[in-house]
Amino acid sequence: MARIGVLALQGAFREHRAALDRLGAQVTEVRLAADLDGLHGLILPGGESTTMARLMSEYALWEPLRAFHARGGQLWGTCAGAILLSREVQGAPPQFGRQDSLGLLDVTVQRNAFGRQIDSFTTGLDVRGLTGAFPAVFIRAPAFARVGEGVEVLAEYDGQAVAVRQGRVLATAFHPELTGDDRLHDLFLQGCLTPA
Ligand SMILES: NC(=O)CC[C@H](N)C(=O)O
Repeated sequence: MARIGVLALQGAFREHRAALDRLGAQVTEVRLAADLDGLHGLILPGGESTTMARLMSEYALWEPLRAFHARGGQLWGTCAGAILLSREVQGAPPQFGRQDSLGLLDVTVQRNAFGRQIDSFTTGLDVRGLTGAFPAVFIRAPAFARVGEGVEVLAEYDGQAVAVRQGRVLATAFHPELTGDDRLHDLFLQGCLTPA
């Protein structure tokens, strides 16, 4: 059985937890470095990336998360979680300066690439590895504006990459945990149970 953590500092972690529960995974809410012990994979949920980054500093999680990746852990970031995984972040308000990120995914991510909260939308998306359109919920979603050589684009919307994978790191600009369609969670779980 896959043991999966959900970073539970802020944002939509309960919804991810519910999807993983439906699929029969063993789920841990991660707030401290020690919570990562023994996990196969970790989901970084959507929410507000600057707030989450601040809490990650307060809980001293930056290095433990990088170490989790280095020792073979699988990571999946959705929306704000995808921003946190990226190498470079654009679109943070100038007063905040450069936005910290984990740098585990060789992309430049553009925050709020599809407009404000009021511009939120759902669309049927073709995602590589899935059969049939996936209902993708975009809420102040980012886009992967630059995609590095080793990064595979799994889905595009309006000419922009919105789902990517690099080795053990998966990132989606949209929110699969809000749809009741658990196929992407299932794909992630399969990856967690397959040795890299
Ligand atoms: N739904 C979301 O996770 C939005 C992300 C948010 N726009 C950010 O930059 O952090």
